[in-house]
Amino acid sequence: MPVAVCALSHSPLIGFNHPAKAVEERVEKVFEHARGFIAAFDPDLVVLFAPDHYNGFFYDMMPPFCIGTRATALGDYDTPAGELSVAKSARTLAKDVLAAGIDVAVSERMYVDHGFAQPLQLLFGGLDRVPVIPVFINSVAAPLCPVGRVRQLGTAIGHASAHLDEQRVLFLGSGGLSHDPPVPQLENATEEVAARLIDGRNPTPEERARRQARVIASGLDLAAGTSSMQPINPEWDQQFLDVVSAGELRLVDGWSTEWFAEQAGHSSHEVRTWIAAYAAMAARGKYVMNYRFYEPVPEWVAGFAVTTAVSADA
Ligand SMILES: O=C(O)/C=C/c1cccc(O)c1O
Ligand SMILES: [Fe+2]
Repeated sequence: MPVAVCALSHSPLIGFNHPAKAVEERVEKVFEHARGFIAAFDPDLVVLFAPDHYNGFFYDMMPPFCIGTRATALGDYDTPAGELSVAKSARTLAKDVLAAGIDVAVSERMYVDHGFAQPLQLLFGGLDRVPVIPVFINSVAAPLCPVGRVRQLGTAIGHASAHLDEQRVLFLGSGGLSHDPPVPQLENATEEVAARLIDGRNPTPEERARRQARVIASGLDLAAGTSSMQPINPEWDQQFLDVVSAGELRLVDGWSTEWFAEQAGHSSHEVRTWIAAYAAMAARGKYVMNYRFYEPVPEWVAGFAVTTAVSADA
């Protein structure tokens, strides 16, 4: 039963902020390559690991992980809104992952944002083009679980995927790498912001527009060198890619959440989605990373990477 990985950064600023034309052209070619890889692999199931940014998950009930047995995208930053085509096997997967000792939450009404919607749009052309199991991994709302638990989640999902009816499973990771966009934190938040982080569902169109305008402007500031935001850290990003490429995933167990934030910004925790995707792949056997692209793109507030991997014996 063949398996494959595609892991990529997302940025809701793609299409809003424009880096140099050559950069946009390079990235479009990279997306074309990823689309070609996925089309050739022809998955009958995508297990999509992604974070949320206080659009679907809030502090009134913040699980470290959640498998959606149904899911709806909210359509932030002009990403598509609507139902994902969640595979029936999502329930079986959740049951098997729990049986393996990983305390994953389950949602029959999971709301997801650009973290899930953007890769589905860019790689498949829409939210409902392929059966998907959406797996939320908390990557912004402190306290975060130890990163080793994310690796174990990925491992459990990888093992469980071998027993599903679907034969060709693509593990898709969405997030990272180093970046520090202005996503608020509960610690030291004003009362008004804290209320939004605890239960900020259904913002008015004006509230959403204000938030998005602020983040879009932050990308332009970062590119112009006028930002107080933590810069992208290409060295850290390449080292992370080296670890994943070498299959040395157990190394992540020694990485603290503080170290991530210091080195690579608060949103670098989004590489948790990569760790889960690659750990799932590793659970199915040795893999080879057969494609690796990286470029820092400050306009998109992104250490921007796209990788794919196949089984070593494929
Ligand atoms: O949720 C937001 O408002 C912004 C999110 C963001 C910005 C830049 C890069 C990312 O990976 C993001 O998720
Ligand atoms: Fe993000």
